[in-house]
Amino acid sequence: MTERLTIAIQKSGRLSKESISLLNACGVKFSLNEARLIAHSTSHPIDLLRVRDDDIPGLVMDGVVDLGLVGENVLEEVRLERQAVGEAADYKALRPLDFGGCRLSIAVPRESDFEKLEDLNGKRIASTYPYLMQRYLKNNGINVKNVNLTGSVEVAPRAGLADAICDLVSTGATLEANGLVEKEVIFRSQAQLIQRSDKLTADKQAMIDQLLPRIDGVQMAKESKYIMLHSPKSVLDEVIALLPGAETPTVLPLSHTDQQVAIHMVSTEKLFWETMEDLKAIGCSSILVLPIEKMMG
Ligand SMILES: Nc1ncnc2c1ncn2[C@@H]1O[C@H](COP(=O)(O)OP(=O)(O)OP(=O)(O)O)[C@@H](O)[C@H]1O
Ligand SMILES: O=P(O)(O)OC[C@H]1O[C@H](OP(=O)(O)OP(=O)(O)O)[C@H](O)[C@@H]1O
Ligand SMILES: [Mg+2]
Repeated sequence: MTERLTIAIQKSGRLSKESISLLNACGVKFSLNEARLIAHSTSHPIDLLRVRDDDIPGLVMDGVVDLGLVGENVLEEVRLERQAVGEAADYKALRPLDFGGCRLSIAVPRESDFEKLEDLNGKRIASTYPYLMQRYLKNNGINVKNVNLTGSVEVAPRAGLADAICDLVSTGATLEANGLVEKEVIFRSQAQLIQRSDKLTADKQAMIDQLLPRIDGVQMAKESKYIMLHSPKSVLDEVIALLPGAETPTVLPLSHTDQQVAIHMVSTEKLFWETMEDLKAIGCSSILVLPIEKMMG
Protein backbone atom coordinates (compact mmCIF):
# COMPACT_ATOMS: atom_id res chain seq x y z
CA MET A 1 0.00 0.00 0.00
CA THR A 2 1.24 3.51 -0.79
CA GLU A 3 2.30 5.41 2.29
CA ARG A 4 0.44 8.64 2.94
CA LEU A 5 2.31 11.92 2.67
CA THR A 6 1.56 14.26 5.58
CA ILE A 7 1.45 18.03 5.16
CA ALA A 8 1.06 20.50 8.04
CA ILE A 9 -0.76 23.75 7.32
CA GLN A 10 -2.15 26.53 9.50
CA LYS A 11 -5.63 25.61 10.73
CA SER A 12 -7.07 29.08 10.82
CA GLY A 13 -5.31 32.34 10.13
CA ARG A 14 -3.53 34.36 7.51
CA LEU A 15 -2.00 31.38 5.68
CA SER A 16 -4.89 28.89 5.80
CA LYS A 17 -6.95 29.85 2.77
CA GLU A 18 -3.99 30.24 0.43
CA SER A 19 -2.36 27.02 1.61
CA ILE A 20 -5.52 25.07 0.77
CA SER A 21 -6.01 26.91 -2.55
CA LEU A 22 -2.43 26.16 -3.58
CA LEU A 23 -2.86 22.44 -2.91
CA ASN A 24 -6.23 22.46 -4.68
CA ALA A 25 -4.70 24.22 -7.68
CA CYS A 26 -2.07 21.45 -7.76
CA GLY A 27 -4.87 18.90 -8.09
CA VAL A 28 -4.77 17.78 -4.45
CA LYS A 29 -8.38 17.90 -3.28
CA PHE A 30 -9.77 17.82 0.25
CA SER A 31 -13.20 17.86 1.78
CA LEU A 32 -12.58 19.96 4.82
CA ASN A 33 -14.54 19.60 7.99
CA GLU A 34 -13.76 22.81 9.87
CA ALA A 35 -13.43 21.11 13.25
CA ARG A 36 -11.13 18.24 12.21
CA LEU A 37 -7.40 18.23 12.91
CA ILE A 38 -6.70 15.80 10.07
CA ALA A 39 -8.14 16.00 6.54
CA HIS A 40 -7.65 13.13 4.10
CA SER A 41 -7.21 14.00 0.45
CA THR A 42 -9.91 12.62 -1.80
CA SER A 43 -7.56 12.59 -4.80
CA HIS A 44 -4.12 11.56 -3.46
CA PRO A 45 -2.63 9.51 -0.61
CA ILE A 46 -2.04 12.77 1.26
CA ASP A 47 -3.18 13.81 4.76
CA LEU A 48 -3.38 17.41 5.92
CA LEU A 49 -2.58 18.17 9.52
CA ARG A 50 -4.21 21.47 10.49
CA VAL A 51 -2.43 23.10 13.41
CA ARG A 52 -1.32 26.45 14.87
CA ASP A 53 1.37 27.95 12.68
CA ASP A 54 3.83 28.01 15.60
CA ASP A 55 3.77 24.18 15.69
CA ILE A 56 4.51 23.63 11.99
CA PRO A 57 8.34 24.03 11.98
CA GLY A 58 8.76 21.69 14.97
CA LEU A 59 6.53 19.03 13.44
CA VAL A 60 8.72 19.07 10.30
CA MET A 61 12.02 19.26 12.22
CA ASP A 62 10.98 16.30 14.41
CA GLY A 63 9.94 14.32 11.33
CA VAL A 64 6.34 14.03 12.56
CA VAL A 65 5.07 15.36 9.23
CA ASP A 66 6.73 15.28 5.80
CA LEU A 67 5.96 18.79 4.55
CA GLY A 68 4.86 22.07 6.07
CA LEU A 69 3.64 25.41 4.77
CA VAL A 70 4.67 28.15 7.14
CA GLY A 71 5.81 31.77 7.33
CA GLU A 72 9.60 32.23 7.27
CA ASN A 73 9.28 34.43 10.36
CA VAL A 74 7.89 31.55 12.43
CA LEU A 75 10.24 29.06 10.78
CA GLU A 76 13.38 31.04 11.60
CA GLU A 77 12.20 31.91 15.12
CA VAL A 78 11.54 28.24 15.93
CA ARG A 79 14.86 27.22 14.35
CA LEU A 80 16.79 29.69 16.51
CA GLU A 81 14.90 28.66 19.63
CA ARG A 82 15.47 24.94 19.03
CA GLN A 83 19.12 25.53 18.22
CA ALA A 84 19.50 27.40 21.52
CA VAL A 85 18.10 24.51 23.53
CA GLY A 86 19.83 21.78 21.53
CA GLU A 87 16.74 20.33 19.79
CA ALA A 88 16.56 19.10 16.19
CA ALA A 89 16.30 22.16 13.95
CA ASP A 90 17.00 20.87 10.43
CA TYR A 91 14.65 21.07 7.46
CA LYS A 92 14.83 21.41 3.68
CA ALA A 93 13.46 24.62 2.18
CA LEU A 94 11.64 23.55 -1.00
CA ARG A 95 9.92 26.64 -2.37
CA PRO A 96 9.18 30.20 -1.35
CA LEU A 97 5.44 30.69 -1.82
CA ASP A 98 3.79 33.80 -3.18
CA PHE A 99 1.66 34.59 -0.14
CA GLY A 100 2.04 35.60 3.51
CA GLY A 101 4.32 38.49 2.62
CA CYS A 102 5.07 40.65 5.67
CA ARG A 103 7.96 42.09 7.64
CA LEU A 104 9.03 41.98 11.27
CA SER A 105 9.70 45.52 12.43
CA ILE A 106 10.53 47.53 15.47
CA ALA A 107 7.99 50.24 16.18
CA VAL A 108 7.83 52.92 18.85
CA PRO A 109 5.03 55.15 20.18
CA ARG A 110 4.45 58.21 17.98
CA GLU A 111 5.45 60.58 20.80
CA SER A 112 8.71 58.72 21.50
CA ASP A 113 11.95 60.67 21.00
CA PHE A 114 13.55 57.68 19.23
CA GLU A 115 16.08 58.77 16.60
CA LYS A 116 18.44 55.88 16.04
CA LEU A 117 18.70 52.19 16.89
CA GLU A 118 21.12 52.91 19.79
CA ASP A 119 18.28 54.73 21.56
CA LEU A 120 16.78 51.31 22.26
CA ASN A 121 19.66 50.34 24.56
CA GLY A 122 18.28 49.22 27.93
CA LYS A 123 14.67 49.54 26.75
CA ARG A 124 11.88 46.93 27.12
CA ILE A 125 10.65 45.57 23.79
CA ALA A 126 7.51 43.45 23.48
CA SER A 127 7.55 40.72 20.86
CA THR A 128 6.38 37.25 19.90
CA TYR A 129 9.74 36.77 18.17
CA PRO A 130 12.40 37.17 20.91
CA TYR A 131 15.06 35.15 19.06
CA LEU A 132 14.77 37.01 15.73
CA MET A 133 14.65 40.30 17.60
CA GLN A 134 17.64 39.59 19.82
CA ARG A 135 19.73 38.25 16.93
CA TYR A 136 19.21 41.47 14.98
CA LEU A 137 19.77 43.80 17.92
CA LYS A 138 22.81 41.92 19.25
CA ASN A 139 24.34 41.97 15.74
CA ASN A 140 23.93 45.74 15.93
CA GLY A 141 25.41 45.95 19.41
CA ILE A 142 22.13 46.84 21.13
CA ASN A 143 21.02 45.33 24.45
CA VAL A 144 17.32 45.34 25.27
CA LYS A 145 14.98 43.56 27.68
CA ASN A 146 12.56 41.03 26.18
CA VAL A 147 8.90 41.30 27.03
CA ASN A 148 7.54 38.07 25.58
CA LEU A 149 3.90 38.20 24.51
CA THR A 150 2.02 35.71 22.33
CA GLY A 151 -0.59 38.24 21.18
CA SER A 152 -1.78 41.87 21.41
CA VAL A 153 1.83 43.02 21.15
CA GLU A 154 0.74 46.37 19.70
CA VAL A 155 -1.00 47.42 22.92
CA ALA A 156 2.04 46.73 25.14
CA PRO A 157 3.47 50.31 25.10
CA ARG A 158 0.08 51.87 25.88
CA ALA A 159 -0.44 49.35 28.68
CA GLY A 160 2.92 50.35 30.14
CA LEU A 161 4.41 46.89 29.56
CA ALA A 162 7.10 47.96 27.09
CA ASP A 163 8.81 50.96 25.51
CA ALA A 164 8.68 49.60 21.97
CA ILE A 165 7.43 46.56 20.07
CA CYS A 166 8.80 44.19 17.47
CA ASP A 167 5.87 42.81 15.46
CA LEU A 168 4.67 41.80 12.01
CA VAL A 169 3.66 44.57 9.64
CA SER A 170 2.01 44.42 6.27
CA THR A 171 -0.06 47.50 5.44
CA GLY A 172 0.93 49.31 8.65
CA ALA A 173 -2.73 49.79 9.64
CA THR A 174 -2.36 47.98 12.97
CA LEU A 175 0.60 50.16 13.97
CA GLU A 176 -1.21 53.32 12.91
CA ALA A 177 -4.34 52.35 14.84
CA ASN A 178 -2.24 51.91 17.97
CA GLY A 179 -0.29 55.14 17.71
CA LEU A 180 2.96 53.40 16.76
CA VAL A 181 5.56 54.26 14.11
CA GLU A 182 7.67 51.67 12.25
CA LYS A 183 11.39 52.40 12.71
CA GLU A 184 13.43 49.40 11.62
CA VAL A 185 12.66 46.35 9.47
CA ILE A 186 14.49 43.40 11.00
CA PHE A 187 13.24 40.46 8.91
CA ARG A 188 11.32 40.09 5.64
CA SER A 189 9.08 37.07 5.33
CA GLN A 190 6.82 35.11 3.05
CA ALA A 191 5.33 31.63 3.27
CA GLN A 192 7.68 28.75 2.54
CA LEU A 193 7.20 25.06 1.72
CA ILE A 194 9.51 22.94 3.84
CA GLN A 195 10.34 19.24 4.02
CA ARG A 196 11.70 17.12 6.87
CA SER A 197 15.43 16.70 6.46
CA ASP A 198 15.68 12.88 6.60
CA LYS A 199 15.26 10.61 3.58
CA LEU A 200 11.68 9.78 2.67
CA THR A 201 10.36 6.52 1.22
CA ALA A 202 10.38 6.30 -2.57
CA ASP A 203 6.56 6.62 -2.67
CA LYS A 204 6.53 9.81 -0.66
CA GLN A 205 9.47 11.32 -2.54
CA ALA A 206 7.74 10.52 -5.84
CA MET A 207 4.68 12.46 -4.68
CA ILE A 208 6.80 15.46 -3.72
CA ASP A 209 8.60 15.28 -7.07
CA GLN A 210 5.21 15.46 -8.78
CA LEU A 211 3.94 18.24 -6.52
CA LEU A 212 6.87 20.65 -6.94
CA PRO A 213 6.57 21.27 -10.71
CA ARG A 214 2.83 21.73 -10.16
CA ILE A 215 3.49 24.36 -7.48
CA ASP A 216 5.92 26.09 -9.84
CA GLY A 217 3.29 25.92 -12.57
CA VAL A 218 0.59 27.42 -10.38
CA GLN A 219 2.85 30.21 -9.11
CA MET A 220 4.18 31.00 -12.58
CA ALA A 221 0.66 31.05 -14.02
CA LYS A 222 -0.47 33.57 -11.39
CA GLU A 223 2.09 36.07 -12.63
CA SER A 224 1.61 35.31 -16.31
CA LYS A 225 -0.93 36.46 -18.86
CA TYR A 226 -1.89 35.31 -22.33
CA ILE A 227 -1.94 38.32 -24.63
CA MET A 228 -3.69 38.49 -27.99
CA LEU A 229 -3.83 41.49 -30.28
CA HIS A 230 -4.04 42.65 -33.88
CA SER A 231 -1.07 44.62 -35.13
CA PRO A 232 -0.17 46.40 -38.37
CA LYS A 233 2.60 44.31 -40.00
CA SER A 234 4.73 47.44 -40.28
CA VAL A 235 5.08 47.89 -36.47
CA LEU A 236 5.70 44.26 -35.53
CA ASP A 237 9.17 44.96 -34.11
CA GLU A 238 7.88 47.87 -32.03
CA VAL A 239 5.08 45.71 -30.64
CA ILE A 240 7.53 43.01 -29.64
CA ALA A 241 9.78 45.58 -28.00
CA LEU A 242 6.85 46.95 -25.99
CA LEU A 243 5.59 43.61 -24.68
CA PRO A 244 7.33 42.23 -21.59
CA GLY A 245 8.97 38.84 -22.21
CA ALA A 246 7.80 38.66 -25.86
CA GLU A 247 10.87 36.97 -27.36
CA THR A 248 8.86 34.29 -29.16
CA PRO A 249 5.38 35.49 -30.02
CA THR A 250 3.13 33.53 -32.36
CA VAL A 251 2.37 35.64 -35.44
CA LEU A 252 -0.74 34.59 -37.36
CA PRO A 253 -2.32 35.88 -40.61
CA LEU A 254 -5.76 37.50 -40.46
CA SER A 255 -8.40 36.39 -42.97
CA HIS A 256 -9.69 39.82 -44.00
CA THR A 257 -6.43 41.72 -44.49
CA ASP A 258 -2.78 41.26 -45.39
CA GLN A 259 -1.81 44.59 -43.75
CA GLN A 260 -2.35 43.22 -40.26
CA VAL A 261 -1.41 40.13 -38.26
CA ALA A 262 -2.59 38.58 -35.00
CA ILE A 263 0.00 38.24 -32.25
CA HIS A 264 -0.41 35.71 -29.45
CA MET A 265 2.06 35.42 -26.59
CA VAL A 266 2.55 34.48 -22.97
CA SER A 267 3.90 37.27 -20.83
CA THR A 268 5.54 36.28 -17.58
CA GLU A 269 5.50 39.85 -16.35
CA LYS A 270 2.76 42.18 -15.23
CA LEU A 271 1.20 44.02 -18.15
CA PHE A 272 0.37 47.60 -17.30
CA TRP A 273 -2.45 49.71 -18.71
CA GLU A 274 0.25 52.09 -19.96
CA THR A 275 1.70 49.35 -22.18
CA MET A 276 -1.74 48.63 -23.62
CA GLU A 277 -2.22 52.33 -24.31
CA ASP A 278 1.20 52.46 -26.04
CA LEU A 279 0.24 49.44 -28.18
CA LYS A 280 -3.02 51.13 -29.20
CA ALA A 281 -1.12 54.33 -30.01
CA ILE A 282 1.04 52.53 -32.60
CA GLY A 283 -2.00 51.04 -34.31
CA CYS A 284 -2.75 47.80 -32.45
CA SER A 285 -6.36 46.82 -31.82
CA SER A 286 -8.45 44.06 -30.20
CA ILE A 287 -5.93 43.81 -27.36
CA LEU A 288 -6.96 40.99 -25.02
CA VAL A 289 -5.19 40.01 -21.78
CA LEU A 290 -6.29 36.65 -20.37
CA PRO A 291 -5.39 34.96 -17.09
CA ILE A 292 -3.59 31.60 -17.28
CA GLU A 293 -4.67 28.80 -14.97
CA LYS A 294 -1.78 26.32 -15.20
CA MET A 295 1.64 26.26 -16.90
CA MET A 296 4.18 23.54 -17.66
CA GLY A 297 7.38 24.12 -19.54
N1 LIG B 1 -0.50 41.30 8.02
C1 LIG B 1 -0.01 40.25 7.41
N2 LIG B 1 0.04 40.18 6.09
C2 LIG B 1 0.55 39.10 5.48
N3 LIG B 1 1.02 38.02 6.11
C3 LIG B 1 0.97 38.03 7.44
C4 LIG B 1 0.45 39.13 8.14
N4 LIG B 1 0.51 38.86 9.43
C5 LIG B 1 1.04 37.64 9.52
N5 LIG B 1 1.33 37.12 8.32
C6 LIG B 1 1.94 35.80 8.03
O1 LIG B 1 0.97 34.82 8.33
C7 LIG B 1 1.40 34.02 9.41
C8 LIG B 1 0.20 33.65 10.25
O2 LIG B 1 -0.36 34.82 10.77
P1 LIG B 1 -1.58 34.76 11.80
O3 LIG B 1 -1.83 36.15 12.27
O4 LIG B 1 -2.71 34.00 11.20
O5 LIG B 1 -0.88 33.88 12.94
P2 LIG B 1 -1.31 33.45 14.39
O6 LIG B 1 -2.29 34.43 14.96
O7 LIG B 1 -0.04 33.20 15.09
O8 LIG B 1 -2.10 32.08 14.12
P3 LIG B 1 -2.10 30.69 14.91
O9 LIG B 1 -3.41 30.66 15.61
O10 LIG B 1 -2.02 29.65 13.83
O11 LIG B 1 -0.91 30.65 15.84
C9 LIG B 1 2.46 34.85 10.11
O12 LIG B 1 3.39 34.08 10.85
C10 LIG B 1 3.13 35.54 8.95
O13 LIG B 1 4.04 34.68 8.30
O1 LIG C 1 0.26 45.94 9.01
P1 LIG C 1 -1.07 45.28 9.01
O2 LIG C 1 -1.61 45.10 7.61
O3 LIG C 1 -2.05 45.95 9.91
O4 LIG C 1 -0.87 43.78 9.54
C1 LIG C 1 -0.19 43.52 10.74
C2 LIG C 1 -1.02 42.68 11.67
O5 LIG C 1 -1.37 41.45 11.03
C3 LIG C 1 -1.08 40.38 11.91
O6 LIG C 1 -2.11 40.13 12.77
P2 LIG C 1 -3.50 39.50 12.29
O7 LIG C 1 -4.35 40.54 11.66
O8 LIG C 1 -3.25 38.29 11.45
O9 LIG C 1 -4.22 39.11 13.63
P3 LIG C 1 -3.64 38.43 14.96
O10 LIG C 1 -2.79 39.48 15.60
O11 LIG C 1 -4.89 38.15 15.74
O12 LIG C 1 -2.91 37.18 14.56
C4 LIG C 1 0.12 40.90 12.71
O13 LIG C 1 0.26 40.20 13.94
C5 LIG C 1 -0.18 42.36 12.89
O14 LIG C 1 -0.90 42.60 14.06
MG1 LIG D 1 0.85 31.59 15.74
